[in-house]
Amino acid sequence: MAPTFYTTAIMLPTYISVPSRSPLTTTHSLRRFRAKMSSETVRQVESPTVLGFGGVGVDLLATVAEFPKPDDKIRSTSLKVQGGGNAGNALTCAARLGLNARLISKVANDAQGRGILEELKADGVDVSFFVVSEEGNSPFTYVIVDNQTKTRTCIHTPGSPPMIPDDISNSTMLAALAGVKLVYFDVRLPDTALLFAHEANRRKIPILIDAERPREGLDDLLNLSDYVVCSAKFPQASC
Ligand SMILES: Nc1ncnc2c1ncn2[C@@H]1O[C@H](COP(=O)(O)OP(=O)(O)O)[C@@H](O)[C@H]1O
Ligand SMILES: O=P(O)(O)OC[C@@]1(O)O[C@H](CO)[C@@H](O)[C@@H]1O
Repeated sequence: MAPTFYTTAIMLPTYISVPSRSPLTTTHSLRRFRAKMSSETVRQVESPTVLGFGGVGVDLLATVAEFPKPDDKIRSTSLKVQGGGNAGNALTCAARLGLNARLISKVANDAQGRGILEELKADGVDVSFFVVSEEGNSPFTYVIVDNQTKTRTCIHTPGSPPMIPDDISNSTMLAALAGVKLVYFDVRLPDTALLFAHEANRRKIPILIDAERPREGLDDLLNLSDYVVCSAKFPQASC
């Protein structure tokens, strides 16, 4: 079956905001705790499980009034350090929408990697199938958010050592796919992603691809996919 294509109309996504913590009275705290308990119970019992496979990282986001020229020295209007990566963002979104979100990626056991895992866990994303390398570095991205042109420019340093198929045993892959109703790929870590896609296909689990732009492994994954989302420019460029 040919996959269904969905095109994102805008370049910058709208983020779902989560209310920041505020001081609460004991009664309020208790009520909030009970509400949280019951929504988590509902999520575990009723919500479908979505498995994501792909990129995570730490984003260092500097917002600027105007994009700098080479060798300029400018000041940011704000700075944020937070989890990013396409699959990380997508699965965080799924968890915040109430789905059971399970994510597979690779980080190193460094401060960034530990931070990435903690942030995902705090959002309710299941990270128990992550590969954590004792050596190397976790993925990291400088992001310049330009308020004038409304663009985000990313300078990405991939994680090292990269994910390889041997990082995940067959039994782990089968356990990660158990009970999954949809698998999402952002087309990063393509060799291992393809193994998951073939297994998902064998089990008739629908596959959703974010085809941001042409990259290694995209065609193979597209051949196995049921649904595709892509940037506004990508399908035009490939026609
Ligand atoms: N409008 C925005 N305001 C602030 N930060 C943004 C905005 N758009 C994107 N970003 C940041 O840039 C990163 C990369 O953006 P994008 O490529 O759109 O996301 P993704 O990695 O989910 O495909 C995001 O993880 C986010 O931290
Ligand atoms: O270099 P790639 O693999 O294309 O993209 C990596 C990356 O820059 O892309 C995301 C934005 O889409 C960032 O969150 C991430 O760090």
